[in-house]
Amino acid sequence: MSGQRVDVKVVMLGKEYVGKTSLVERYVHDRFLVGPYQNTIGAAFVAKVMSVGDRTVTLGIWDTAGSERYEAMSRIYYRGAKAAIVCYDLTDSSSFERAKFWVKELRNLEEGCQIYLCGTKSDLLEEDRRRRRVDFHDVQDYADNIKAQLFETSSKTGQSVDELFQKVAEDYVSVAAFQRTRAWTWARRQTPTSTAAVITESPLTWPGGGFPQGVWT
Ligand SMILES: Nc1nc2c(ncn2[C@@H]2O[C@H](COP(=O)(O)OP(=O)(O)OP(=O)(O)O)[C@@H](O)[C@H]2O)c(=O)[nH]1
Repeated sequence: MSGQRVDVKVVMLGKEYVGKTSLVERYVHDRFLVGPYQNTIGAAFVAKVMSVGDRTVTLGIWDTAGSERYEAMSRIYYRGAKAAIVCYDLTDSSSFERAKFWVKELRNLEEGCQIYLCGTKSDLLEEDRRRRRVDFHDVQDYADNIKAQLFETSSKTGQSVDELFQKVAEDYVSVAAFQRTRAWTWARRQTPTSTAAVITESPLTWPGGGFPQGVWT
């Protein structure tokens, strides 16, 4: 993987113990580690190559430490991120409050970053529905408000994990295509009599507050 170009910088954010590392482990290695919980220190990086249609997309995933002790460090890792997976534990309401904190930060400081809310450990609800502490509809309303996507996942069973990361990559491809078309149209307007226009592709920026109309799938 060394020297490979990363197309999309993705940052994992959320309170400690919500399951960020487990989510990345399930997605990248298709495994769920059992054993004593080990908190992340600082951050960990992993890259994953995937396909969207006939395109290859490389996600560069930064798994940050959830402990508030490392909060300042997490800020370093979300800088320049095109996508943030903001996690909360479906069985822990305080973790959702913490998720909102990260959303606020991203909205203020990293407005080009697309947000994906991820409720984790859904298998625990399969075992006992009464364990749910974060209401799906409340989060959906919140997600609509902030123009975020919402997923509920289980790293233990794998439920919706691939779908989440696939959506991140698909959105990247959609936005890239949209921006190419926009750049092409702009270049043609500048050179109406020319038969050819030279287009310099600008670095991909995701419009603040969500995607342009029409590119959502
Ligand atoms: N049942 C269940 N347990 C999970 C799931 N995901 C994570 N866990 C457990 O929750 C605990 C915390 O998981 P981690 O992935 O280490 O959490 P984290 O958010 O990376 O934690 P920090 O590194 O401290 O920020 C571990 O004991 C995991 O086994 C899940 O989907 N289902």
